[in-house]
Amino acid sequence: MRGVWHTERVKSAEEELMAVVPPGSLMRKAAFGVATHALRLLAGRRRVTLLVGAGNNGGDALWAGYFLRRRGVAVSAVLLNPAKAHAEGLAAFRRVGGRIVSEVGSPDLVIDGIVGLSARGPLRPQAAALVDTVTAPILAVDLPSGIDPDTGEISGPHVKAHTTVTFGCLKPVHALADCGEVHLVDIGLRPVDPDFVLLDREDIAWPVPGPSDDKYTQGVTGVAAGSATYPGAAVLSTGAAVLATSGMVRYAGPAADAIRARWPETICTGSTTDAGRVQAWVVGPGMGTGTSSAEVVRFVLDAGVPVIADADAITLLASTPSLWDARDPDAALVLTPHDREFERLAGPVGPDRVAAARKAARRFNAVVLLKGHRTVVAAPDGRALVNSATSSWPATAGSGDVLSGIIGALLASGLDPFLAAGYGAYLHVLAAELGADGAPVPASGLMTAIPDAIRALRRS
Ligand SMILES: NC(=O)C1=CN([C@@H]2O[C@H](COP(=O)(O)OP(=O)(O)OC[C@H]3O[C@@H](n4cnc5c(N)ncnc54)[C@H](O)[C@@H]3O)[C@@H](O)[C@H]2O)[C@@H](O)CC1
Ligand SMILES: [K+]
Repeated sequence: MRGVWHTERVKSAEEELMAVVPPGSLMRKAAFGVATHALRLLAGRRRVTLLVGAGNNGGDALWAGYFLRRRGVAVSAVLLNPAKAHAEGLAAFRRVGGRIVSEVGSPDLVIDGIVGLSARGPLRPQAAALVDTVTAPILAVDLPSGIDPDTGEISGPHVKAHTTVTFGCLKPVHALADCGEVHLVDIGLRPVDPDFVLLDREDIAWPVPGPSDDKYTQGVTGVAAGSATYPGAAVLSTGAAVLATSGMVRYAGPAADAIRARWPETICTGSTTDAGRVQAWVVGPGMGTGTSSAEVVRFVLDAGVPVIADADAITLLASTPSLWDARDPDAALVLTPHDREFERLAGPVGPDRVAAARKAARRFNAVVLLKGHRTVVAAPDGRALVNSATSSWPATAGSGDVLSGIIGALLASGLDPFLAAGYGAYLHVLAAELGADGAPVPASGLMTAIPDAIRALRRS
């Protein structure tokens, strides 16, 4: 599990460290790391241009230029604000024959030291015009300039980095925006209590049956989804639950015939009221937003077991506040909105997706999984994680129905709802990757890749 820290906390950790190490040593460590990665990217080629802003980020770039010069690389620097360029860095760079130029030229690699942690807003016009002329791959120092360090928001011109070399710890921009390949250089910073985390394969302990488990003890998942118009959503959600863990899946709703035909192992009924006992409910996919669907939502919220509410169930919760009254306050609720559903429920997401999900999680006393290329999961107790898609293959119709079934099965197994949502998001991306294998994958293919994804997770 990799931690991510907001810039304010990184800066105070850096200040504490700077007080006890020789002056300038952190910057030189950081810059040496940048130079090492630059040499790797250059792979024997020899021309580098530095883009140097007015702060310490520019200082890092100049010191990296110094180390590269010492390795025989031809390094030029464009100073965006010559009067404010980092004095020691500039002197060192000049000492080893670094050239100051006014244009990018045609280098093999560009190093972006325009702005780092203290930046706010997009690139200013002069920097934007300069970046526009770059055709070489860009190595960003700390973060791609022009992207908000704390939210990853892109609101105008910014650097598109091939690689980002950052220092000490990850910041939100690295989890929430495209920074290319991200490399972390150890500068001795050891912050604690991250603001949020990124899940890695080795963090995921997928629930598997023990020697004494039977079909009931692994947790029975109930799925209330689908309609005469959208039986497919029910097939996908139920199928995902069948494949994800559960000893048994019960389906309740109008798509029972379609479910029986595709998933003969499920127990199907026409209504939630005669579905029998379950350990978690999935509610919402393709069910519609009519009065009978609202009654289904009311029923499952009152059932005293964890619920994952997706799609139409979220729309109903947003439009019918009285449904919340049915909720058993002790039973976990996971909400899985995309941005429009989130807006219906809690107002616009805004630029800070983690903060938005966290706020909604507290407000609704629910785990909120905010879908996106970077999916955010927040718990009412303040925990948050971000899961990045490795491609856009999961962005396909019906993909959310599959996710709901996976999370439902994990909830039924008794997993902490925050982890159930996080593991679900992770497995969903992995299943899309394996199902796609380089070509578009429909949601049904994503669903059938679930066993392969679980195997891959358990092998690693
Ligand atoms: N503090 C430390 O201990 C360390 C800091 N390091 C480097 O220092 C950086 C932070 O340096 P600073 O705090 O000096 O600030 P930055 O280098 O991030 O930039 C601040 C400067 O950029 C200008 N600026 C702000 N937004 C801008 C925009 N949108 N477009 C153009 N210019 C803009 C500001 O006027 C200010 O002069 C880190 O990102 C990292 O690269 C590293 O050397 C490691 C050690
Ligand atoms: K930068």
